Amino acid sequence: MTSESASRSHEAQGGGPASADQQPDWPDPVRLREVTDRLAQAAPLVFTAECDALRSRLAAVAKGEALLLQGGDCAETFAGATEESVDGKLRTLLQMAVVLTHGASMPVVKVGRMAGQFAKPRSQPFERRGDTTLPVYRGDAVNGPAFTLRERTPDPDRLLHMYETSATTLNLVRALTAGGFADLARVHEWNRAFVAASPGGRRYERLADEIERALAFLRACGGRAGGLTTAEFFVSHEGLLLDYERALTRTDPATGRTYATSGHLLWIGERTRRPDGPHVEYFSGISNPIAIKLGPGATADTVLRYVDLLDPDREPGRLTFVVRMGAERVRDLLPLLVEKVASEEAPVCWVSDPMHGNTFVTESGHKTRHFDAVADELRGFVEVHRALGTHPGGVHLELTGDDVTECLGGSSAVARETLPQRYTTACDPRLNHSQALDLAFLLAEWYRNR
Ligand SMILES: O=C[C@H](O)[C@H](O)COP(=O)(O)O
Ligand SMILES: C=C(OP(=O)(O)O)C(=O)O
Ligand SMILES: [Mn+2]
Repeated sequence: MTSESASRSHEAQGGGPASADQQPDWPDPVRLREVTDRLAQAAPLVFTAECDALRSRLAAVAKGEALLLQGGDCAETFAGATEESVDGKLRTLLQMAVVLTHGASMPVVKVGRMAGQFAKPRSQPFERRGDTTLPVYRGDAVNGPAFTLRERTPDPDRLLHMYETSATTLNLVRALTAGGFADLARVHEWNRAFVAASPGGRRYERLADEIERALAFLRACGGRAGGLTTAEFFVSHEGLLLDYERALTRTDPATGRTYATSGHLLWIGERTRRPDGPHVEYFSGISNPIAIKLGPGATADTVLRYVDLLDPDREPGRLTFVVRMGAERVRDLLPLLVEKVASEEAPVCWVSDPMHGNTFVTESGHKTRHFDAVADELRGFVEVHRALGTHPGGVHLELTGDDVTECLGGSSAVARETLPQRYTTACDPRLNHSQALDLAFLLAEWYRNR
C-alpha cells in the first residue's frame, strides 16, 4: 500500500477534540510529565519578534509580492544534526533561493524543515517483519528506527533530546546565515559549479549568466553591504506532538500573545487536520505563522472552516495552505479551493508540496518519488493559479544537501537499480542536492515566463 492510499479523508472522520490523532502511546506517563515540566521551564528556541517577522514576510507572499521556499528532511535525526549536514541543507536552500529570486523577480522567504522536524505521523501504527510486530518508527522524538522492542518503545526522554538537538541545529543555522556563508556572490559560485558539473545543468547556463550580470551590476553600484552577505532564515516543523508543543508554549508579557517557541512556523499535517480535533484547537491559540497540509480529500467547506478557525482576523501571513494533491489530481481539485478562498478575500499563502501526493513503493521495497511527477505537480499548481489570476506562492520540499539516491530521475538520473546505493532517509525519500537545484531552475523558468 502506498502512503497516499493509506491516508484518509478527515471530512469523513469522527472522533472528538479530546482524542489527538497520531500521538505516541507513551508507556510511562509519570516520566512524560517530568519531561514536559522540565521543558516548560526551558528557554525558548525562537523568539516572538522573529515569529512576527516571518509573519510579515509571509504577508508579502499572500499579497503576491514574494515567494516561500520551505525545505529540509522528511524526518531529521539526532545523529544527523552535524555541521556538515546542516551546512548542506542550508547551502542547497540558499542556492535555490538565489535562482528563484532572479526567476520570479521577487524576494524569497527561506524556511527550513529544520531544528524540530523529529516527529512523524504514520499510515500504520505497527510494523510487521516475519512473526514479529512492533510499534512503527515515529521519528527520533518518539522512538528509534531499529526493529527491536527496546528501540521501538516510545521514550519521553527523547523529547528532551529533541529540544537539545533543535537548539544545536538552530545555533548552526544562526551562525552560518549571519556569517560569510550566505554571501550572495559565494552562493552564486556554487550555482555556477552545479551548472558546469551537472549534465542536465547545462540548459540553465543562460539563467546563471543573467544572475552573474545582475550581481556585477549590484557590485558596480556599491552594493556589498547588508542583505548581500547575510540571509534571513527561519525554521519550521510539523506541530505533531502536542505534549512537546504545549510545554514550549509561552505568553509574551508585553503583548499578551501566546506563541509556540519550538520553531518560527509550525504546520498541521494531512493526518491530523480534523477541524474539530486538538491540533487545530492548539494552533488556534498560538500567534505564530502556521500552515496546513491539504490532501486530495480536502473540501472547500473544510478549507473555509480552517480560515475561520485559524485566521479569524484575516491577518495576511498568518495562514498558509500547503497543497499536496498528487500530479494527477492537482489540476482538477485545486481550482475550487482557491476560488472559494479568494471569494472570501482570505489573505492566505498558497504553497505546493509536490512530494507527498506522488509517493510509491518499488518492487525492491523503497519508498520513492519520480522527479517528473514532482515537477508536474508543481507545474500544475502554478498553472491553476495562473488561470485564476491568483499567486502561486511557493514550494514546500523534502530535500537534503547530500548526494542521496532516494527519488528517481532529475538531471543526475537516479534509476530504480540505483536506489539502494545511498538511500539513507529516516522516513520519506528526499530530493538530492542536484535534483533540488533542477527543480529550482525549472520553477524559476516558469515564473520568468509568466
Ligand atoms: O512524511 C511522512 C510520511 O508520508 C508519513 O509519515 C507516512 O509514511 P508511511 O506511509 O511510511 O507511514
Ligand atoms: C507527513 C508529511 O506530510 P503530510 O502531512 O502532507 O502527509 C510530511 O510533510 O512529512
Ligand atoms: Mn514526509
